[in-house]
Amino acid sequence: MIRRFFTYYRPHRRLFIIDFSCAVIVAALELAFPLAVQHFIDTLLPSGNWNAIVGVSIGLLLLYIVSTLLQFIVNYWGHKLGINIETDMRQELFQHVQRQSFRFFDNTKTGHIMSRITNDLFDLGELAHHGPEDLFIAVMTFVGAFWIMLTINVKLALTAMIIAPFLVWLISYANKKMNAAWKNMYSDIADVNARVEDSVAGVRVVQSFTNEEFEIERFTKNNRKFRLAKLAAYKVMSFSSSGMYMSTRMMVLIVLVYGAWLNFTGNLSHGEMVGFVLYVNVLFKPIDKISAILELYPKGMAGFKRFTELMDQQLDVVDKHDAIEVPHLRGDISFRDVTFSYDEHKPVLEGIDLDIHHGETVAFVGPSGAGKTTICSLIPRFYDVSGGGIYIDGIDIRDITKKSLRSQIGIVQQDVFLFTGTLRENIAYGSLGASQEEIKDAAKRAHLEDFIASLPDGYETQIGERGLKLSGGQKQRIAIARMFLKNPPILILDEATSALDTETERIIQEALSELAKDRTTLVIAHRLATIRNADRIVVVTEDGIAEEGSHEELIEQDGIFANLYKVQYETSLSN
Ligand SMILES: Nc1ncnc2c1ncn2[C@@H]1O[C@H](COP(=O)(O)OP(=O)(O)OP(=O)(O)O)[C@@H](O)[C@H]1O
Repeated sequence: MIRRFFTYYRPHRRLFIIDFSCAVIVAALELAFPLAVQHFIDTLLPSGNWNAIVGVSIGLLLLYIVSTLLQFIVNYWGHKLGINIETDMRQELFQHVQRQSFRFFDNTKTGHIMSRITNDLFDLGELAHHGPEDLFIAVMTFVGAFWIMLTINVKLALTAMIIAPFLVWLISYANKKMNAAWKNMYSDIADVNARVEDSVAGVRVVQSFTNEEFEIERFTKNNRKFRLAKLAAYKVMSFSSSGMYMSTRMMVLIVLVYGAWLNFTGNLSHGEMVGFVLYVNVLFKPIDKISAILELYPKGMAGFKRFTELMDQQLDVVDKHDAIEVPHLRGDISFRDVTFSYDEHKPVLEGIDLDIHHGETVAFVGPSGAGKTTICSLIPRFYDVSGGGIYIDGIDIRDITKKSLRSQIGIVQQDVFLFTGTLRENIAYGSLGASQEEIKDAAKRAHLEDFIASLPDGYETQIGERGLKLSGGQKQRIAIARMFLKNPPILILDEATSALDTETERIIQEALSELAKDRTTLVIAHRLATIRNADRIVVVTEDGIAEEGSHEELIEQDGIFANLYKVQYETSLSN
């Protein structure tokens, strides 16, 4: 894990070397100052040489200035290094999440993903900056100070170290406890995020059921759990920092008492005594640093572990190494003995054989949950088939790059997702490089022109989050305009016209009919009246494809479709 962490330093090697070298020089200077003070007291003071005192003081002043400048570099460039690494990791994680398949998003809460990309990485930057640098300097200062203390007085130095075993125990105990505590904290804040995301995204459902109190209660539970996890972490942290404080003060006390004794007995000069006490103070710094790392390391590493967990998540729909680009598909689609299941236990589709010809409009109907949407999701490889194969123009879709396959399939869903931005940007999402003229043409063909003309800002009108300011019909027409821009040979319309009033539906049907011209079109429909003109209707049931044929043929067959049609027709009459 640590080795993997260090690989993130590679692109910032230069920054690391500058920061690290400056930090080492600062630490070395820290070690030199007490020696100068000892020399001051033991040699310069008794000599009464004022010029030498002024000379040494100027020397010290210069060293302080150099040290201050170096500290600035360490602080600024060191943090820059940390921020760079944190940003790289965030970037890498976002790219990895973007490449994940639908299956990943089916199984992962949005709030958890958000948490990993934001919160979890906050402490990593600090760890990246302070971790290796502080640890190295702490060890170097500790060893250096202790070595100098040994040269001043061996007995006193060894006695001062009596508390060392306690310190070692404290460090390892706190490290273990804090690892667990921060891990819990991160997973609990991810739950809090998931809860917020759920209740904000679903606020209309919450309020329509007047379940605000229930949501608040659920949030309170998560929030309290997070509070307890954070408190537990701080409890261990407080225990360890108090323990550190106590042990370092004990060290001073031991040095003062034993040092005084050695001084009385003529084994330690005044200067050595002062120098020694100063070195004990130098020794505190690495101990303090280790205590800080002790806080930072488990925190950062808990975040890094969560980062690697997500980074190691296998991508399950990937391009083969020899996948081909297919810039112009005709749109002949064949399903050959296709089997598919979302999880291993329950197959949703079994033995599906189906041929859809270029330019044909095929409608899928059947009971809810039969697998109509699933069949259509397999064509753009949102999921890969578990058995059999799907071929477009005779090529297995697993042999085609995802990018070129998907760039030739357009999907209009009932729930149209609009991005925060302008109307123009939202239409242009269908083809990012589209010109203003092309956008206007697409809007016209999607029957959006009059609506856009009625807006004061026209194409530059801002659309609120998820397009809340637009009606369902307007959103659908934006989705259709996107498709005109994208201009794919294969089109999937997923219940695109349900939940609309008759007039809007007529306008959208017109736009869709134009869109479907010369394209292979798959329509998933519930209202059978809307698919009368389909070239073929495929009836999907839980047992697979039950019937196939034109509207008239299926009515004549008097099977499942004819029954469904009768029920819907009678219901619409009775309404
Ligand atoms: N992402 C998913 N993960 C696991 N199971 C799923 C997922 N999506 C659908 N299913 C299951 O697969 C089966 C087929 O669902 P699908 O959405 O394809 O049916 P459908 O015929 O389109 O239904 P509807 O007409 O209600 O939209 C259902 O039993 C459903 O519970």
